[in-house]
Amino acid sequence: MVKAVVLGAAGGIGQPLSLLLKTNPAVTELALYDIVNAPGVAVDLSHIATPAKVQGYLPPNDGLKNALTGAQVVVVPAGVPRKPGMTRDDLFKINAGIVRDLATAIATTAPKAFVLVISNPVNSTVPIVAEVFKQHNVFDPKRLFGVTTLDVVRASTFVAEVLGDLSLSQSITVPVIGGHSGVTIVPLLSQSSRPLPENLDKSTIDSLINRIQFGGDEVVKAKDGTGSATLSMAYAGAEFATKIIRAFKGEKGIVVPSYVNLTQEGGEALKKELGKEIDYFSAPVALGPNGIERINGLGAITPAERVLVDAALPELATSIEKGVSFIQTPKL
Ligand SMILES: NC(=O)C1=CN([C@@H]2O[C@H](COP(=O)(O)OP(=O)(O)OC[C@H]3O[C@@H](n4cnc5c(N)ncnc54)[C@H](O)[C@@H]3O)[C@@H](O)[C@H]2O)C=CC1
Ligand SMILES: O=C([O-])CC(=O)C(=O)O
Repeated sequence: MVKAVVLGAAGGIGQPLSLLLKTNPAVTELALYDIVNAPGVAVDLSHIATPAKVQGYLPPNDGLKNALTGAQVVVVPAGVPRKPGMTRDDLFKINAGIVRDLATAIATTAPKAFVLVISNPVNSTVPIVAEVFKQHNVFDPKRLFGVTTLDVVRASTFVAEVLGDLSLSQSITVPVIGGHSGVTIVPLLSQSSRPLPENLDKSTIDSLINRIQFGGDEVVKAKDGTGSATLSMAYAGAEFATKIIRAFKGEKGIVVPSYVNLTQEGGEALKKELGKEIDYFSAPVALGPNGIERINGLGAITPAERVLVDAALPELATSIEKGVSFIQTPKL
């Protein structure tokens, strides 16, 4: 039995993500919570002939608490998206408070659930969730995940495009590490499951890296003021949630990149490799029934990739500190 909950389920990501979770036969219960429209989305999805029982919840009558009760997996795409000209960090002002309040509800109602954070800025919202859980003495770093899967999905797609054959995209995996914004997104092209041609020129590689790092901006610009990636994010979020659920149900050998707290198995070794005392980083993590079993290291990265990692660390550290101090020293 798996109960999955989507917080922000009526939004641009929330609706298609809920649809994809409803089509996952391993999900037996699906609770959809939003401050608007969730019951309608739930009734609509409930007509789909798959096992999950779907229920929608709004804030009145303890809706959030009821949605979360008994949850194993909680996915959080609640919050505002970017408009052209904004950075993800510009969303902090609004989304930090939304994520704090939802994290408080999870910590008090479903403290053992796997929490998958999509709301931006991910580099700060994940530390916010951790700090809230720490305040409630229920923090388990193995169960908290920043969802960076869209960066991994983009890397597969854009590498396949460079190789001139989109049909390859589903079999190409590229580890993407660091964080989830601009220069903190570090694709390790040298570790692509399908090597790039050795004679590929530097400008093609540089623009490929740049496109993966700024793929979010490409969508924000194309949507022209109406939001950011929703459909590709729903696909990525469902992919990631499915892996968490498969590992929870006992499947072995699942390794996926995710933005995680480093105070756990493999974290110290990774910090040494990074050469920086940093508490969060996106790296491939090995999953098991209790969440993260081990954080993997960087592997054999090239000198050029090392430059990218070094460029990511200062911005990451600032974003982490911003999230942590939002909870530890709230402004009056
Ligand atoms: N991690 C990633 O790779 C990605 C993250 N995002 C982020 O996901 C978030 C959501 O994006 P969209 O779905 O496009 O936005 P949206 O505005 O379409 O949907 C957000 C939903 O959250 C709901 N909401 C707001 N406050 C809430 C609260 N306190 N409790 C429950 N629900 C609440 C809204 O009612 C709305 O239905 C944004 O912060 C965006 O930046 C977007 C794409 C990729
Ligand atoms: O760019 C944004 O604001 C949304 C996002 O995180 C992405 O598409 O990667």
